[in-house]
Amino acid sequence: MQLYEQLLALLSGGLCQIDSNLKIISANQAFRNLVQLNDEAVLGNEICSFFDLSSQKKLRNAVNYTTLDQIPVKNLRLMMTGANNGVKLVDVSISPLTSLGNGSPGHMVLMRDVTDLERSKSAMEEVQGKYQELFENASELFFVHDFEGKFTELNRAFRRFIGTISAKTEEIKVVDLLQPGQRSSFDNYIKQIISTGEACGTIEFVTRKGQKRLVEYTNTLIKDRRGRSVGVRGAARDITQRKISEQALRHSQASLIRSQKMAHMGNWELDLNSGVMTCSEEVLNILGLPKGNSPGNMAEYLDLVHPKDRRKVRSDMDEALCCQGAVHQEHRIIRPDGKERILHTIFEGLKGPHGRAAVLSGVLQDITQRRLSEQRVRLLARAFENALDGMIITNENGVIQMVNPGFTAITGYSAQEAIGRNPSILRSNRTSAKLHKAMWESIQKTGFWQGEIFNRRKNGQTYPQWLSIRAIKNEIGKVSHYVGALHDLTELKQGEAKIAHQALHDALTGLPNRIFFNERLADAMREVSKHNGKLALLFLDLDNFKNINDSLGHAVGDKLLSATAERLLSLVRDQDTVARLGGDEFIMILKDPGSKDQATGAANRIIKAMSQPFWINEREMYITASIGITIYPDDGEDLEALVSNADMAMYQAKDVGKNTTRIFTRDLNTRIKRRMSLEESLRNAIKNEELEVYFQPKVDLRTGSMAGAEALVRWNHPDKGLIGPDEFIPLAEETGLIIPLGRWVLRNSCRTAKAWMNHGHQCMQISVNLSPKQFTQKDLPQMVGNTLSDTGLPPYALELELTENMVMQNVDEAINTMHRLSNLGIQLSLDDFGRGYSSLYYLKRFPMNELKIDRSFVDDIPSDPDNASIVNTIISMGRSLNLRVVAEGVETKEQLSFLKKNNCDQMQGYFFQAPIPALDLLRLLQRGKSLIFS
Ligand SMILES: Nc1nc2c(ncn2[C@@H]2O[C@H](COP(=O)(O)O[C@H]3[C@@H](O)[C@H](n4cnc5c(=O)[nH]c(N)nc54)O[C@@H]3COP(=O)(O)O)[C@@H](O)[C@H]2O)c(=O)[nH]1
Repeated sequence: MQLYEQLLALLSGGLCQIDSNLKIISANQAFRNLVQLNDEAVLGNEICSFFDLSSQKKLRNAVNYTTLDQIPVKNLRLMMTGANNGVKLVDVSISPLTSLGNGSPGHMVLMRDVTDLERSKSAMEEVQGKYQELFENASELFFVHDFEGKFTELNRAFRRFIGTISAKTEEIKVVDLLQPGQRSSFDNYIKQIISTGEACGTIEFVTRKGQKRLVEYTNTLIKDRRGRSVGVRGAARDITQRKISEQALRHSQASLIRSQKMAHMGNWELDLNSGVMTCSEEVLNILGLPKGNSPGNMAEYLDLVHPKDRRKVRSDMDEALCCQGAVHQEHRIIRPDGKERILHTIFEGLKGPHGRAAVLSGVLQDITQRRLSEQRVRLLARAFENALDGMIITNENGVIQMVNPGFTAITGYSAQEAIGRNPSILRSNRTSAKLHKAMWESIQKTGFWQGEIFNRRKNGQTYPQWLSIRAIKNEIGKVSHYVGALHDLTELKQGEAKIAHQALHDALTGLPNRIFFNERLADAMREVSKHNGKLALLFLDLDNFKNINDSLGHAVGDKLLSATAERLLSLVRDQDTVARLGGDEFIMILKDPGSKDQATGAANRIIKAMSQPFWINEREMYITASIGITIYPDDGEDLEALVSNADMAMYQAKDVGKNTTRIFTRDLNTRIKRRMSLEESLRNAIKNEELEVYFQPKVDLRTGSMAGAEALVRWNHPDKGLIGPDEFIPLAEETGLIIPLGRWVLRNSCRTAKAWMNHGHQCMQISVNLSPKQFTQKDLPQMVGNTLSDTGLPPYALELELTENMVMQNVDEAINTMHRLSNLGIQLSLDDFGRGYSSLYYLKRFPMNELKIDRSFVDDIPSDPDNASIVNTIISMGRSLNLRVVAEGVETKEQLSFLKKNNCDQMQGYFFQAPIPALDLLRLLQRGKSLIFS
């Protein structure tokens, strides 16, 4: 019994023994705890008293049943109310007692308190219910699947997602939702989740409707109570739309960046609270900043703004913030590389939630290129408007769309008159249809044509123009317009014609000049050759024209030349040519002149006509001419020979007394050849020491002694013997050889005179002739000075003889040269006096020491009263001008007496002594005799 008691005490459930009246006979401690009563209060009580009415009934029935059937009743759920600790739920098992010691039927009642268990169970059910509701109604896709991928649970959202609202979960597998290519990855997924306990990622499911949906999932492994992996629980979300939106956002962001780049447009925002500025990528490009160097605040941005624009930028920003509207403005920036750009900016102030300005937003666009383009367009428009050339723009059909004022100025058509018409309004019949065809062919082929054509102005006038036409193509390469530039060549052509005329004509007379003459002669030679004809060349030179020029002035001379040209033109036929070669030289081409005599006859008629008086400045003037004639092809087959021969013939005409004609002959040619060979020899004469200076004494008429000597050059030609200066000095003058020759004579003479001095003849003065060419040499005084110092001859012992004609060429220049010579201390003598045109006026101005009366006046004195009178006058004039007077060419005693009687100072002539070599003259000096009285 004690053992029984101990067993009862160990039971956690309440146990009591009841009798047939259901009264408690015994109860264990767990029962007493259950009802919170002690043994005395428990024992004897009917067990039903601890239960509610419904439970009492169930308990009685169960006891009855157990009693009858002797079968225990188990786990009868009853509500206990009689306990002191409130209502409790208990599971009651009743077992009949048949073996009780006292033999009375009774029952063992075992009670297990399930109040807490039931409570937590219902709480669990409640949670489960809620979970189920959540699970079922959640917008997320919830699911559970086993390791074969078979879904065991799917919430409504998932079912809807896959389009199987009514489908049973066991019919759906994960692989059914995958694309065929992805099914193999399912095994990997299961392996991963088993090994790591979780798997998350995105996967593309194909719904039952065939739609592809992207799903983001987070799955975890499900384990049972014993820790065995039994399946997978997951939550997924259909992110298809989000992905599309994200992609669309990315796309629109990329396209925004691209658009900003293309438009050179960027945007920025300035958070006014934080002062932080954020810029789009293109802003950096525009500002020339490297990536990541975006201006972080407004101050950094303003640093880039051109200093002159900063104030304006600030004030426009303020305005945008204050008016909350968009403010447009332009400003310049200076990029870090130093380049200046022009930006168009829109500022806009945005309000924050409290209605205060919170953000300043800016859109900026680089409009530098646009501004430059606009500038270019404006410039082009100005160029179009102001171009002197005519500009014309037509459409592709050649209909005029635009013309500029230059077009109107050239063509006479106003813009209104021209627009809408075809450029053919300008076409003239001077431009051939062939050229027009070629022009359009070129434009069609190359897109361009330029060339010279004749157009017609509105007034009907035809004019030459340089035309350039270019086809303009549009973006698809189709011709949309034609642009023409018209340059009026009228003035140019006139100018060219004028220049051509000037180039070929003599400005004074308007006659063909030498160039044109050469062309005409060549043409004429060709022409007459064709029919074996001839032509005559008449080379005309006015006689003594220089005298007229010098004495009456160049203006009169020019008029006389013009009048000569007119007269010559009046004397020749239309087919003939009159040209001026220069100076007083004219040349005429007479085509088919007939015989040589006829040509000479024509030349003589010209000579005669020329001798008729000219009226110049209402004054009658006379001039004669000399003409040389050559006949082509008889006297020369080439142009140069013909002209040169005519020239020579003309010189011969001069030689024989002027005012006449000479025809070229072979004999003349021979003489010319001799002259040419002479020239060649003369060139070598100085270096071959073939020249020698002779000296002719100048005698003092009062004392009869030798006062000086004139140096007269001679040429000891190796073949021809002694040649006089008359023959070679003019040749030397013509060829320029006179310069070295004259220098040689001067040096030689000075050296000789110095030698005489050294022999004690201190008063001997040497007179050296100067040629016209020598006299015009700028360095003449210097050359003379050098010669004196080189030879040691004192200046007073040298006299230079100039001729009247020489000094009258250019009087002022001559006076200047004479002064420079005179300043050296030498003396100057005016040679051949009386033959020239010098007047008393000039004589007074010349720094002269001596006058030499020309031999032609001395010749016939005293028998010729005129010459005697002239000589007398010259002597008196010389006296009054305080000049020494020397008479040259004195050959007779009578001449000597006359001159002596008339107080001539010195004389020179064969009467005393012909020119002799230097040594002979020294001997004469040394004899010391009077030359007059000996
Ligand atoms: N520029 C240079 N000209 C020179 C030079 N040497 C000579 N000449 C000039 O040549 C011309 C001819 O000279 P020339 O043949 O020597 O004749 C001179 C005398 O011989 C000649 N004369 C002298 N006295 C008489 C005479 O009584 N009767 C006569 N019929 N002739 C005479 O006169 C010539 C000198 O003339 P001018 O010079 O005018 O005093 C001649 O013009 C020379 O000047 C030279 O080196 N350079």
